[in-house]
Amino acid sequence: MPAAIRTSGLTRTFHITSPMSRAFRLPRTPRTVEAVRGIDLTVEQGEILGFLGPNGAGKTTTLRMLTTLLPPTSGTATVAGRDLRTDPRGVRRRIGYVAQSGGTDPAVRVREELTTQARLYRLAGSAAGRRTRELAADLDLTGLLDRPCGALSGGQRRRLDIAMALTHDPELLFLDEPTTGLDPGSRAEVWRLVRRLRDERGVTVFLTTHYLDEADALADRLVIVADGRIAAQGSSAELRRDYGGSAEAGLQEAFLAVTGRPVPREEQAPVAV
Ligand SMILES: Nc1ncnc2c1ncn2[C@@H]1O[C@H](COP(=O)(O)OP(=O)(O)OP(=O)(O)O)[C@@H](O)[C@H]1O
Repeated sequence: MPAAIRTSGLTRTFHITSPMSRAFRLPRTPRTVEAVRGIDLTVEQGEILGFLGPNGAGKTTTLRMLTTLLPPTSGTATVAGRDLRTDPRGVRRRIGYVAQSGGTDPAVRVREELTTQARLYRLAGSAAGRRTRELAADLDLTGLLDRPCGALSGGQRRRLDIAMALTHDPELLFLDEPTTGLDPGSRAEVWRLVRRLRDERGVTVFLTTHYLDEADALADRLVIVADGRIAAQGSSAELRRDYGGSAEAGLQEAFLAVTGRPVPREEQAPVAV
């Protein structure tokens, strides 16, 4: 079975020219930021992969490259069986992406958002309506179809974001910090949904998160990035054993040992499972 994602030497460098140098007509010496420095990564089909790291480690930049939103500076990647550089449209057809900020308009009704999304994927008339009803039933949104998106709770809105990303039945789903800002009950609801998508539909899930408890509970395998490189990878138990000092150690200890940086306390929200 081919891997869902395979990257080799994936790299992204940004060159930044200070606006001050422009304003004062100073010589332009662009600063170089090596956001991602040669990532070799394999994600198996049907796997839930947790992509972790401190602020600025390169998580979002990697995710944006893998979803075709940002071209790599160098390196290669195959995503959902398609080459990222030569067939980005093929990649986009096979993946779903839920951005951290979501993508719904507060003034628009849930039904309209889902139907518009279906039309974007070239489903016409009754087929778009049918897909809307299917997704709503599947993601427990049927009772909310006539509500404006702005009237949904945080957890309901996240469910709608995920429903929209599933419109074209993707085999691979990218979630950027899917539970940031949600209360414990809504976080648990999103976790159950992600598990169900994998268990019942075989969807591969690539998720970035700041929450170690989320990574621990949800992901089959964790990849910790630091300074644009993969610093460690394995199951939660393996990381705790190999870096945390013992199998009883918390993921916090392992994360600290790998990255040299603790996860800020406010980012470790409790959750009811
Ligand atoms: N468009 C850009 N232009 C310049 N530098 C950028 C750009 N995007 C990201 N960077 C820099 O690249 C590095 C990695 O950023 P990235 O957003 O990928 O990190 P992250 O791990 O997602 O961080 P966070 O957890 O804070 O979201 C950072 O130093 C960031 O400032």
